[in-house]
Amino acid sequence: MKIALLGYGKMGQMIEKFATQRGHSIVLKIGAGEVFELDETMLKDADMAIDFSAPDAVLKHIDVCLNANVPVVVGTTGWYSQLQEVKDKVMASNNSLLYGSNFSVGVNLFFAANKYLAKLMNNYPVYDVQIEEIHHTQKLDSPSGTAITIAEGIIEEIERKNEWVNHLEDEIPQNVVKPNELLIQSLRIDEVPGTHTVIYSSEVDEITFQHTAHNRAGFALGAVVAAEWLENKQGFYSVEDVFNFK
Ligand SMILES: NC(=O)C1=CN([C@@H]2O[C@H](COP(=O)(O)OP(=O)(O)OC[C@H]3O[C@@H](n4cnc5c(N)ncnc54)[C@H](OP(=O)(O)O)[C@@H]3O)[C@@H](O)[C@H]2O)C=CC1
Ligand SMILES: O=C(O)C1=N[C@H](C(=O)O)C[C@H](O)C1
Repeated sequence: MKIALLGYGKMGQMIEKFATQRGHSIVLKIGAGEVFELDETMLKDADMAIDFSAPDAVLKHIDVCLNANVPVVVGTTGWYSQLQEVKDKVMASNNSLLYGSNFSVGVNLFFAANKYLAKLMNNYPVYDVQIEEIHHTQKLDSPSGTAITIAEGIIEEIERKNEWVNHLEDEIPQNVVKPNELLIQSLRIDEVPGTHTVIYSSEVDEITFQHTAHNRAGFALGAVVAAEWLENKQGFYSVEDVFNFK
């Protein structure tokens, strides 16, 4: 495939490495040096776009891809409040888009296991649950997209929780989180690639369930695999459709 990389930072550069190893070529890099503003003509040679840019750039990138009829894999996080609107546009344009808060195999296994554990925990109200996510200090969005997906999995299964709330580590006043709320605590530390922990605690014990990314390779390889999966498909998809752990 001829791939346009929308965003050529930490992720874009690693995706280039895996994509070329797997026989694809990179025909455009947005965010590399002076090339910053995407328009439709720039996508004329691309079979596929992969967006790992920034929350304030991604929606425009998606619009340009749809107008140019170029399928797009979206790894950028921080835009999910617009998800339904984007889905409607994709369906109306008969185009294709696949998004995911996290493309690594490990995290997608974690998502599936998280839902199973939450289903068991629904019957044990003595346990409260919270999520902690730790990322590098350059991260722009909070909570992480991955933490939002984990929270949605828990809220789907545990009747006593119906919305998530986000606080940074050092701004959680006592008793501010209501019983129906699922706390996502965000910490920003040095170069951490991404650590997500689900903590169930009762008066007598605690269960912690954790995924730690050692580096970004799993995310990058997963994004290329997702692009290969999306080729020749039409519609609106998520990374769950690629892994399909049921
Ligand atoms: N779904 C997943 O599996 C993963 C998702 N992510 C998400 O991917 C995104 C990118 O992460 P990462 O690579 O670490 O970030 P970086 O900051 O390292 O790279 C971002 C890239 O996007 C470019 N960019 C920023 N703003 C704009 C803009 N307005 N228009 C065009 N290009 C822009 C930057 O250019 P410049 O350097 O010139 O500013 C840079 O090339 C984040 O949203 C992150 O949360 C990250 C890892 C895994
Ligand atoms: O910004 C990052 O780095 C990451 N972002 C994604 C997220 O918001 O969940 C995925 C991964 O955790 C790394």
